[in-house]
Amino acid sequence: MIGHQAQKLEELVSSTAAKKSKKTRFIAVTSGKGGVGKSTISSNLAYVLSQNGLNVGIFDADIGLANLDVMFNVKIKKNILHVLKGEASVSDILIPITRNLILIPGESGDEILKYSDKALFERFMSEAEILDKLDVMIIDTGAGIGDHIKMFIDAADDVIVVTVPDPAAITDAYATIKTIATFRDDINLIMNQVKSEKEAIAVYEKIKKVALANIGEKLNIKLLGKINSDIKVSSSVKQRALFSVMHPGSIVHKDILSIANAINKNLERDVLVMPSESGLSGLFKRLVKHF
Ligand SMILES: Nc1ncnc2c1ncn2[C@@H]1O[C@H](COP(=O)(O)OP(=O)(O)OP(=O)(O)O)[C@@H](O)[C@H]1O
Repeated sequence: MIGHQAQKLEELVSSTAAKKSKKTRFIAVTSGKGGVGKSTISSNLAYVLSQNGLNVGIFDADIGLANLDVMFNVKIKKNILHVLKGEASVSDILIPITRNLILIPGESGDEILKYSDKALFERFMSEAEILDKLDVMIIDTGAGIGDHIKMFIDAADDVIVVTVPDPAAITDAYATIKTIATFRDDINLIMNQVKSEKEAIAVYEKIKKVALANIGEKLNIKLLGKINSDIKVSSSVKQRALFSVMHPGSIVHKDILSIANAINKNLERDVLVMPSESGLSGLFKRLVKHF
């Protein structure tokens, strides 16, 4: 049974890879603790990347606690749960946010937990060709490190761990990094709600030092960027608007822009370096390992 599923997925990989000319970059955004700004960052980052001219998808994979519809102030009729139940196709549930940004809505109730992770992947991925035109797909995972989150993180091209500089959040971020390090060496960090770049670098250096000493020298933890603590962020969230739209002159918008630029640079470099392993076909290949 497992072999058959793997074979089906492999067939899907080769047919999708053959048809595809463009590579989609999958970026998983995760955190140790909840409430550190993962969804706020994912949504503003997706928006800014799309404004840079990229075709962007954002997948609300925060199973059971999906809230990106609130971030983008859109009404959702059907979501990933309907796809899992066979009541909708992936294309039925896509919500256009801007001309080149689409939301793939998640489920905020707990019914989705009845469906196995395997079913989620099979049904979703079997229709994922529709997402071929995307340059980037941001996957907003839940907090913590449950099995489905691990699968997303393992399969993604890049993983971003978001944390804030309070000790409890740092401890949880470190625990998440330790788990991720059991299956991948490259981890990006975003320090959210800091007072300054200096504070972000100081916390990052501390995490890196402990991680290298205890997890291993092979681990490559990079500071992707920081976002200042700013009331404009929380007030935008309350108004169901993106701070990058509401406050384009703010430091926090500049912070997101510089994170988007760093991602853009990675996109250009890695597409040149290893085209066969990036994008949708690469994601499929990595997912196949789990079946
Ligand atoms: N840089 C910031 N400055 C001020 N407030 C912020 C900042 N980033 C996030 N917040 C606030 O923190 C709260 C939590 O943010 P968000 O919902 O994005 O976190 P999360 O990690 O996605 O949470 P969950 O795990 O529950 O999905 C929100 O009210 C948001 O406005």
